[in-house]
Amino acid sequence: MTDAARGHGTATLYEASAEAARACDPALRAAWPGARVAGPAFTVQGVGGDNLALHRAVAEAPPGSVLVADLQGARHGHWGEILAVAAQQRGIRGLVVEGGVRDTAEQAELDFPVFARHITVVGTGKDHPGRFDVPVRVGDVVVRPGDLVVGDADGVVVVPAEAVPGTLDRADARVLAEQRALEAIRTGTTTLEYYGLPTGPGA
Ligand SMILES: O=C([O-])CC(=O)C(=O)O
Ligand SMILES: [Mg+2]
Repeated sequence: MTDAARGHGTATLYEASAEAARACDPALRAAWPGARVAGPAFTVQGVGGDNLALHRAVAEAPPGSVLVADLQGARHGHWGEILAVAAQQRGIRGLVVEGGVRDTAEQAELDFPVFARHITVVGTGKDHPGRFDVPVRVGDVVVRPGDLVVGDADGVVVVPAEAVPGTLDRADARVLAEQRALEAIRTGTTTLEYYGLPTGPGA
């Protein structure tokens, strides 16, 4: 399956979205270096400190989706190697969680992308089933089922489903424009010249 964001990075998508995209709190970040995810959100409303909702979500979410879970920022390791392997078996692309995760070295080895507020060893209960396919809040952003969720080294961006086609087309154009800028800069043009920026105080 092709990359749901055409390979574009979060910064490009954010800028190209014409203010439709929302940037998650920067404290919500990749749990291991190099993690990247892009796909439609499968939303999970759970209870902090309990991960039954995540175990259920892995069994319910459609292949190609990204789990987006609100666990209220709880400092528990709600997700780890076992759930990552289970998710990969079901074709789930990754996890964005308002809460904590663990087993991050193992998940890097698996190449399973995870974005979380905390990394912590503390375990969880398995009592609350949670709810799926409802709007959830992660990183101070409301995510609706089917919104495009993209995470990379710069953070997590959410593009509302209806804004995705226009955002991706403008992102393509933006990358071409930046390639032209980089060519000029590499041959000695200053960024001030290229962008026509003022050159000094009072200019
Ligand atoms: O205990 C859990 O369910 C979370 C975890 O560490 C794993 O998935 O490996
Ligand atoms: Mg574990």
